[in-house]
Amino acid sequence: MRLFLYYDHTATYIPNPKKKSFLCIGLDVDLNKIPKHLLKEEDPIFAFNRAIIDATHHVCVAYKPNTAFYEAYGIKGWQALEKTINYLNDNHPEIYTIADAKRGDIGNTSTMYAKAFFEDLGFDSVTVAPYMGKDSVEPFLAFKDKHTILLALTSNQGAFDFQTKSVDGVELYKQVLETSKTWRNSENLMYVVGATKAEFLGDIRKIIPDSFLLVPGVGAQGGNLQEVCKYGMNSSVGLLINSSRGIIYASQEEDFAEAAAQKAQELQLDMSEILSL
Ligand SMILES: O=c1ccn([C@@H]2O[C@H](COP(=O)(O)O)[C@@H](O)[C@H]2O)c(=O)[nH]1
Repeated sequence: MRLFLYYDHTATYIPNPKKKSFLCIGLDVDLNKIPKHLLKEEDPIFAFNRAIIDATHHVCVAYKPNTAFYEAYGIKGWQALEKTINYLNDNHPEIYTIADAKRGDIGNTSTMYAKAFFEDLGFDSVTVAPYMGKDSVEPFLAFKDKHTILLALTSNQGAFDFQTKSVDGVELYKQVLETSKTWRNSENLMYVVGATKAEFLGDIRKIIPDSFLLVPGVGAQGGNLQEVCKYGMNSSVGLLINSSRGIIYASQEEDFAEAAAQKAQELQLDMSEILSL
């Protein structure tokens, strides 16, 4: 029998027979896309997120705000991000949170990025780019009970520019997976693999059979849930499947939260079916 998972804040995934979900909802808030009536609110971004969270928390196990959508609105955007993570941690502490920030820099700078997302904001995890190497990632890994989600094979077309190119006969994304396993505190690593790259998951699982994968690209980018699960699922599920636009912009009218809940539930029902196979 497959395990049904949720995150329990002791940095382990444990079975949850109730949710039957491994859905992550992306909170990528664009003021040009949210319902017009929300623009009258004092903080439209937070008002939107709160409504989406209230309507969908029962069918998902994680939320992933992409920080670009908050940074674009300056200090107000950052405040909305802070209110959103506080709302999640206060009201749904069992739900896993991901700051999709794609950081990584020289060591002392990475430490400050890690403090920003793990200590100040209180996220469970942050996405990090691997290409500055070990000393740029280990400062994130040093944080106990937090996860660093390393970009391995991304969902976009540009992934083929570098990530799949061979260096010394081995594709770069495979080198990222192999090498990162040797880093200090590598047990705190998870990896991003795009849903649009499902056919690579068999090879990826040979290198990292047990790691959790964050898989964006289902929905608006056309990735297929069943394909991802066929090649990427392991005995503890091992997948967090993200959809952002496909859920949160299901409607731009007053019924936006109900419409988002409907879309999220459709994905969750597909997941429930896959888990029962
Ligand atoms: O390889 C990657 C890494 C990150 N993303 C991010 O995930 C979401 C996807 O949003 P959709 O609206 O469901 O397409 C977004 O925040 C991306 O920046 C990704 O798509 N691919």
